[in-house]
Amino acid sequence: MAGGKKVYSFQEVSKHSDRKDCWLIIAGKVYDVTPFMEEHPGGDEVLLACTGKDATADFDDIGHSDSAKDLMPQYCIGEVDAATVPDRVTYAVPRDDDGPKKATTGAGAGAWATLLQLAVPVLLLALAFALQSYSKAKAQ
Ligand code: HEM
Repeated sequence: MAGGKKVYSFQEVSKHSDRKDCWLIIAGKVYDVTPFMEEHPGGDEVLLACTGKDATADFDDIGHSDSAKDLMPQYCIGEVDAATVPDRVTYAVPRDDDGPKKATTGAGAGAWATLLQLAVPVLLLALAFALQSYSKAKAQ
């Protein structure tokens, strides 16, 4: 904890993802950019979009000037505990495992559903035919 700066977990930093409470992680440091939201030349939307992840790559990709970098220390509130940062949170890919232990039975369940969708109308047709021939036979 060099320089008496606080160390935050990734989860803690991620909670501050609001226009009125916005924290960023850039190069292992935590920045509370809330007072800077309206002044940021790139707009507040990009800053908000960088919450809940390591924003280092996004920050670097812009090619921020030296004067931009000079502004940073005043917003720095501490460091992030590297062990708590996920490998790389860039864009959240929609998860397909939306329930516990669903993935293993997923394929089988899908096949059964298709089979049932085909089998039910066929069975109903067969039943209709059977009833028709039964009533015909009865009428004769
Ligand atoms: C403490 C953090 C940040 C500070 C102090 C900061 C500061 C600045 C400053 C001073 C500029 C004007 C251009 C320059 O001097 O380089 C700028 C532009 C910009 N920033 Fe940031 N920025 C921060 C974080 C971010 C982040 C995380 C993003 C995410 C992508 C971002 C995106 C942009 C964009 C898109 C522009 C506009 C570039 C342009 O119009 O050419 N900034 N920023």
